[in-house]
Amino acid sequence: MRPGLGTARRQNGPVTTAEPRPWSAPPATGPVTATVRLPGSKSMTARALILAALADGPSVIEAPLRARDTELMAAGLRAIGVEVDTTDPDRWVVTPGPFRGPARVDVGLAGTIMRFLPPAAALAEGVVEFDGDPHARNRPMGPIVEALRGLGVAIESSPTGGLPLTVHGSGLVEGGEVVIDASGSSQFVSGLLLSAPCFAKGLTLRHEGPPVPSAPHLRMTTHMLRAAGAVVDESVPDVWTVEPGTLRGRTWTIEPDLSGAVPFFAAAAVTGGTVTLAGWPADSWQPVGRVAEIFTRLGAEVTQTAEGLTVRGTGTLRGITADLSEVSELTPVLSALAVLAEGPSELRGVEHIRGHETDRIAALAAELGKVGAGITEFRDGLRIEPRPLHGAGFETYADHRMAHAAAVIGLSVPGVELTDVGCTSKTLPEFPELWAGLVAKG
Ligand SMILES: O=C(O)C1=C[C@@H](OP(=O)(O)O)[C@@H](O)[C@H](O)C1
Ligand SMILES: C=C(OP(=O)(O)O)C(=O)O
Repeated sequence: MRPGLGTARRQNGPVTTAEPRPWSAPPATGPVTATVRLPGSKSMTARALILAALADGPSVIEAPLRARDTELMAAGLRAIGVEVDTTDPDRWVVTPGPFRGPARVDVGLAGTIMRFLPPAAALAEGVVEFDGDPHARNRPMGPIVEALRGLGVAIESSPTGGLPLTVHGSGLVEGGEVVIDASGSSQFVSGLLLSAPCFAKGLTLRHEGPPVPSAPHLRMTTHMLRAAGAVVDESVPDVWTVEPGTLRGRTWTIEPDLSGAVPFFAAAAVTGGTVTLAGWPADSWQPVGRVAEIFTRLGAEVTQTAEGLTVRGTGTLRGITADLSEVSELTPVLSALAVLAEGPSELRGVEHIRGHETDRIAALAAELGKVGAGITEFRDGLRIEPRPLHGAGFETYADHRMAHAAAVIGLSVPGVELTDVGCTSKTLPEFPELWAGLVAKG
């Protein structure tokens, strides 16, 4: 078993994270300068796995992410009858088979699994049960459960509308029209759209409510659906129509994970170093423009060359005011940068991240406060005022991106002691070793 993945274990049912792995964030002794090679995007790997499982023939997933979220997704698909061969870490082969229950799926703490797999499992013949880590049961699921019911699927959820879930598949989903409030997560929309070509009548999905966050992830969903042969119309705001049709098996080449790269870019910005993400494609389905804009506003320089995507710290780290709703998963690391910046920041528009791996707004308010930052907590974000900082114990709440945030602060603040770094296995099991190696080069 690879390092990090050993942190998942089964305790009376769902996989939970095992013994905490305390970790001292290494302080930088100079500018961090490195070229990093990172595994594939979690979001693209998850979508490729679902689309491959629903396709008319085998698919190959090149350069997938191998981490807890994607390995549990592969295991979930296997449980319902799909062959997912992960023997070659750089080339996964997915051979679809008829979906069938009975099956039990462990979603871990992955939003992508708990929102993407139930609509696919509804196409199975038989019963498919879903559960996950303790906190997974707190993550919102109501809109997707209600939508599936509206589309003719028999599904039981907990009294609060979330996990554990039981999908009673009949081998067919009627599909048709459904209205949801997807302001709590773009994954409600993505999850329904990904399986929609296989619904008898396809799907017309309308969102009604406050804005749907994470627009770039919705675009990734529709791009990948079209790349697999689906007919998708998104010309009307907040309405998506997917025609019933055949998804084609194909080769997916997964881009390096941009969200996973952000802490490494942050290391360059904080230390006045230079970090290049190797293998970055000329055209990306991830929100690289938005990330470049944010780093530029922080004071760094961002360039894209044949070598990859590069962030260079200039010695200036400015506070920023930003609506992060499009890139909300970056809030923890951007908050860490705000703590180290020269002036105050306001990071808003991310109320829904209270339903992420943990309530990230509350968690950041508590932990950034512990290292000395001045924090005002809003319903939808944080105001962060830089103040003299000091080392402290930093709780990570089983949240990989809280660990990344702590690591970034630890570059400048000696004595940042993470309660657990094992949680980084969710998306990058190699994080502690990669980070330590990078910082040692500084
Ligand atoms: O579809 C996806 O792959 C994701 C969508 C976003 O979810 P939310 O819209 O719930 O923020 C993002 O934060 C998450 O990390 C990955
Ligand atoms: C929100 C995140 O994950 P998930 O896919 O579990 O929602 C994240 O990775 O920051």
